[in-house]
Amino acid sequence: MCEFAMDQPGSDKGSKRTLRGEILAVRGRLPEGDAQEAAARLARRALELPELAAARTVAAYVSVGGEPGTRALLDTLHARGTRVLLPVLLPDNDLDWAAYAGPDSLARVQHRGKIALLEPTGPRLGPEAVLEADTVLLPGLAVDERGMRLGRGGGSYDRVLARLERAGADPALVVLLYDTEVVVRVPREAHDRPVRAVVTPSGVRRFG
Ligand SMILES: Nc1nc2c(c(=O)[nH]1)N(C=O)[C@@H](CNc1ccc(C(=O)N[C@@H](CCC(=O)O)C(=O)O)cc1)CN2
Ligand SMILES: Nc1ncnc2c1ncn2[C@@H]1O[C@H](COP(=O)(O)OP(=O)(O)OP(=O)(O)O)[C@@H](O)[C@H]1O
Repeated sequence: MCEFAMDQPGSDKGSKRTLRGEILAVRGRLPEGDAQEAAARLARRALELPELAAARTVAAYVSVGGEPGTRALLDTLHARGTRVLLPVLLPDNDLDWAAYAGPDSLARVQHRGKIALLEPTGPRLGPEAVLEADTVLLPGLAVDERGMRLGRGGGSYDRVLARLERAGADPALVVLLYDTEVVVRVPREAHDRPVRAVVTPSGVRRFG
């Protein structure tokens, strides 16, 4: 815990940006071998979650760049017969969804000003499809002791969480991170909503 300086007072966009930069820089320095080992451990830990074992539909995402690897996890869920929904980024940063149908069903997509993503090529199910998820696996850069998550700053998952809340859907929200990204405080804005748990390569932590 805690090589990042994040206990600034207030909860403004500027301090989110600073923390994002620090975490992305650390991710960028992780050797490839360590990243692969972390991804394997992360998948094992995540698959121990009762929320994943019991889920019929899981909304997930395909890791890219320095993100903790999710490919092994996606393939195991898919092989088990769990329906896995993956996000498709829309021009306004909202997310559409399509079902994961194996590694050949992904395409590399370069959205303007963003890192290249791997998106599903199957039929688009619409932004409301996420309401069918029993569990939502969220990307992030950090989470704090309250379960407040720091994302990449597009607000895509803020929209997803607002949509779930409006619809009265209450899936298990689980963020996937590296151990060092579980911090004391993430700057919080009014629209931010907490997650239920974080999975890292060394285990699961649940929030009150
Ligand atoms: N693997 C993965 N898929 C995902 C997300 C994610 O965080 N990770 N998303 C999560 O929402 C959505 C896509 N949103 C994204 C938002 C920003 C950037 C990005 O590259 N941001 C730059 C900074 C851009 C800026 O400062 O304006 C960066 O992080 O370097 C990528 C994806 C849906 N799919
Ligand atoms: N429900 C919403 N609808 C539309 N825009 C929103 C919503 N919630 C947040 N936003 C906007 O999204 C932007 C990014 O928010 P924030 O910095 O909290 O992103 P994040 O949580 O780090 O990213 P993400 O949700 O993509 O992981 C902000 O400008 C915010 O106003």
